[in-house]
Amino acid sequence: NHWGYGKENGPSVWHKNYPVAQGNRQSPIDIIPQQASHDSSLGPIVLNYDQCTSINIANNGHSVVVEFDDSDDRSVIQGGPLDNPYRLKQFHFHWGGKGCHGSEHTVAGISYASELHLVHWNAVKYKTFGEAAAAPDGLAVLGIFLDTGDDHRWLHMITDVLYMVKFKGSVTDFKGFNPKCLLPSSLHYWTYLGSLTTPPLHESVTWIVLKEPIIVSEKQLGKFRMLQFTGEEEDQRLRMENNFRPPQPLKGRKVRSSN
Ligand SMILES: C[C@@H](NC(=O)c1ccc(Cl)c(S(N)(=O)=O)c1)c1ccccc1O
Ligand SMILES: [Zn+2]
Repeated sequence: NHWGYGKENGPSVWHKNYPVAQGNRQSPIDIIPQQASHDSSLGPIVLNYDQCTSINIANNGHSVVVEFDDSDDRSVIQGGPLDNPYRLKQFHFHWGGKGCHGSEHTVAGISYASELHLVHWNAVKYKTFGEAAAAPDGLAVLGIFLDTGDDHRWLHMITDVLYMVKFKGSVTDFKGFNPKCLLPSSLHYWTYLGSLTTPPLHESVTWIVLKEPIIVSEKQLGKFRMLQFTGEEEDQRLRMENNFRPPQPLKGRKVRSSN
């Protein structure tokens, strides 16, 4: 049976089909700020998203994903721990159930309500996203925590269309969205070498996790929870929530902190 986030197919059994789940650089992790080493050689993160071209928004049965045209270096992340620019491919979210937590990374044991992942790939060294996703320096993911409070002034652009991708396998046009509007004011970050947090769990990700969360309302988060893991034709109606992997062993890795 296909992997998921349920009792029978969830994170605790992914290792059966994906043995790398028990590898030495798995994600997410619990980030302990006091144990992160401050590295003054770590420059700032630079995001060039202004020419970015979102294409569509889809329900892939695991999360809601906004895909981008990555046929050129239109929208890239660079700087920080990265040796070259990485191209934006997609972004998606992980979230919890009613009121409970749903981030993947935790900070000194504390989890947030949700976590946004902006997935980029090393198009300088690799020809395709798939090839990069299997290479140790192939991907760079910008992780942004979502905390609850007031409405986020731009997140409604996404939550307003979620009803159109309620069921697994649904997709709808979603053009002209610039994810720069989802960034917090500070780009201070923690960085470490890790993996995809979903199968196939390749150990190919340079993680860049922003310290400052963005604030979204419980109402906006609730709209994510009306999505379904299941397809329209399936008789089982499984509400899409708690689609997060818990923190994995650090296995001696160093977490570095920008200033
Ligand atoms: C759920 C979705 N996963 C990704 O697309 C994904 C890709 C790269 C990264 Cl780096 C991450 S993550 N969470 O580490 O940022 C997630 C998925 C996985 C497998 C098959 C279909 C499918 O849709
Ligand atoms: Zn993710």
